[in-house]
Amino acid sequence: MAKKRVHELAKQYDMPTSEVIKRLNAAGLQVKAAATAVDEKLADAALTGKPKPKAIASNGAAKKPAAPVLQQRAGFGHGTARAPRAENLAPKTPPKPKAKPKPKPEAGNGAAGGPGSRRPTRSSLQGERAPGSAGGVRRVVIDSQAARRGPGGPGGPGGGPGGGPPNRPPRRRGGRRRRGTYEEPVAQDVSALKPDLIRLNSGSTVKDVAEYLGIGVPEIIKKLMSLGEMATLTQTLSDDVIQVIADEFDKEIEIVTAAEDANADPTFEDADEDLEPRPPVITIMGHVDHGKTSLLDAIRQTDVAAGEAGGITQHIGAYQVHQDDGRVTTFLDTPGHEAFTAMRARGAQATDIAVIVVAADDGVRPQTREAVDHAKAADVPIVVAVNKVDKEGAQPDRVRTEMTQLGLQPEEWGGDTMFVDVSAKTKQGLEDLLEGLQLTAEIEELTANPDADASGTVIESKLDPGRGAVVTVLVQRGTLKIGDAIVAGAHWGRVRAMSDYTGKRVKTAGPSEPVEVLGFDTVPEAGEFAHVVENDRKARSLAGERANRLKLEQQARRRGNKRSLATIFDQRGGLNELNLVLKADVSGSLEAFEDEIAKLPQEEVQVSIVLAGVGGITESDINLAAASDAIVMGFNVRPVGDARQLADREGVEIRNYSVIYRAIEELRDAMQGMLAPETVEDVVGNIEVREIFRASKVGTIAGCMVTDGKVTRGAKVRLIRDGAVVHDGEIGSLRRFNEDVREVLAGFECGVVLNNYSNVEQGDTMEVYETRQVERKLT
Ligand SMILES: Nc1nc2c(ncn2[C@@H]2O[C@H](COP(=O)(O)OP(=O)(O)OP(=O)(O)O)[C@@H](O)[C@H]2O)c(=O)[nH]1
Repeated sequence: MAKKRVHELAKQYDMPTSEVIKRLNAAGLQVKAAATAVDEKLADAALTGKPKPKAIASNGAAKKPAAPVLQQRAGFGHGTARAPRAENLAPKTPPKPKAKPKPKPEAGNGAAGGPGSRRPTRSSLQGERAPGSAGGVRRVVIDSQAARRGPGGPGGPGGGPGGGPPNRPPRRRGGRRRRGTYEEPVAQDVSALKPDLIRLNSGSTVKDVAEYLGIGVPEIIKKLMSLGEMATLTQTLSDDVIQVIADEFDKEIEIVTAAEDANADPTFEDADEDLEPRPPVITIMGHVDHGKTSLLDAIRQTDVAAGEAGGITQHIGAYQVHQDDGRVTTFLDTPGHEAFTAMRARGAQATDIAVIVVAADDGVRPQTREAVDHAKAADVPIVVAVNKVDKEGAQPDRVRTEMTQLGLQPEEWGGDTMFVDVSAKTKQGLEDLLEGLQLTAEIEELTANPDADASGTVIESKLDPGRGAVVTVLVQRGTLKIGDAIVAGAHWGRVRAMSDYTGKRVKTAGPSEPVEVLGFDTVPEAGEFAHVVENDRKARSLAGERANRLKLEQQARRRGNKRSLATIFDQRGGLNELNLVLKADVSGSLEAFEDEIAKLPQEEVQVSIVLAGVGGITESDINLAAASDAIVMGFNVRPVGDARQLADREGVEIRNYSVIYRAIEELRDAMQGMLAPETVEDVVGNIEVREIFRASKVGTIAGCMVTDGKVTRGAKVRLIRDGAVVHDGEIGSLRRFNEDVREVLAGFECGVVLNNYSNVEQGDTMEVYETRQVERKLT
């Protein structure tokens, strides 16, 4: 009896999986998951409305419900004998996946880019015939120098802006790098869609801007002067200023940073026959305390390979689990704290499948929602692990209902999302979860070309005093080898040594393998795209070029923060500035730190990060902080060498933190302290003018009745006539029966003389008020 899985049927009949499940269930087939295998003929009848084959039609009764596929295939069904894995779980040799259709250029994506959206970045892509590759297969290499030149654009100065039209394909949602599917980069040419768009590097100089906008340098300088900015020919300009100038000259520009160029998806073209299945890369996300760490730990213990080796101590922020049928799953560790949102989001980008952990005794919580958003934004399939089902009060169905409200409907309820009940404590359901992940991976047809030059993503990096830069790279395409020349952003190296997640030395690392790499010259940022190039020279020059651009960008940013924001946008007047030198132990924390700072309201107090780096607080950090009047904030790092003494001498404040929120709280307080206090007004009384007396010495005396509150000498008053305020001033003298008094209360009469105002009339009223200064809160 030929069987087909639900997801295959969905493809075959061009129907959503949920619809297929619904129809099959309606026909009595009791389907629970996308991977459930059903009889082909029965399915055909159910999906096309043809008469049912005999098995069902004869008595109209549904067949005995099939066990859910996880149970059926892996032998987890109630009372089901565990079936031999080899024949039940997957074909021994997984079929080669069919090539996916090449996507059409996403015009909208590439061109307009609304406010805040990232326009596609590009680097020049030159087709080369890959040595030894099948005829007609093109390998695409990145040559960012050519990109900077760009067709038609003027040859930019070293590190200058790119000239011609961008030809990088639009970034796919979530930046997933699976396999190259773009054919002709030119097809994505943004200039074809927006012919007037000019691409400029962030950190461009006055000369660059003039050249690329096609406007004379004197005109640009004149314009800058009119905006209050004195600039020389070679001075770098901040993005804000470049944008203002472009607007002034009515030019449409796109400002691209070095990081964007370096991290933009590369274009690789792999022939279908070169693609091989690869392990899925999984990220576990979820609310604090819902059991992410416990689950990762529990899953780690199911690693048979590590088990044979006598258990492992995990060395890097990722590990692999080898199931006893030989299949492998890669897990990325992501910290659970909210401040690490940025890392988690990136985790999802290097990720094929996101597992969202929800505690069955707690249900959906804020970070669950956030995790779902990240996974959706990264366009990765989601598997929900309903954890802690061992606990009393566990309500797995409540979790399902709540997740449905977030748009994740369980397969067993006719939706598309796989839910697996697990307990990290008792290990219940872990095999089901691994199984489910592998099934999801099968549906995704995850493949990569293992024979290409390696490329991947930096997962974590740190500076080790003994070993130098220690960088964990998740290989996503090709095979990384000892001796390879590698570039990641502005950092390069020659792979000197590699070790796997168990700490074992390895010579190669293939697709979906996380490895710790030694040999980088400096520490790249987590999330940076790493790729192997022909040789050291190329690697060094690419990295150097990016470093140059970053330096110019930083210069421009500093200028922008210090001057242009204060002058060009001087409507902000009275702008205060808080300068910071940030140091953290790992790049992920640093980035989370920066992201949190960026979230602080900076309308009145501007936080400028003059330096953000990984590693201990050094003397040069202190010198920089002293020169820029900055505070040094360290996250999990301490002053090294004589940095502390130097800070004391220079009067530089060093603040150390181990929890990001604490640092942010203090920063908020500091910013609050820099806010000008607010003047608050309290009305303390009202008086009515009943009579007017003129006295030659003191002028007009208003004979008044205090109608409520009180009036005091020297108080502020607003004189109101016919509902309008005619004067706002002060009481000069306050008398009762010709006696000067300090205060008169409600119900009493008094004589009032206003300072510098004599035009008081009978029937006027006065509102007596006091002002006080209150500290402002950052809103
Ligand atoms: N009974 C029970 N307790 C669990 C289970 N999983 C985790 N816990 C407990 O729940 C608590 C939180 O678990 P963690 O693994 O630290 O949760 P987390 O989501 O990693 O937490 P953060 O790292 O703070 O985000 C710990 O006390 C665990 O022992 C489970 O399946 N059953």
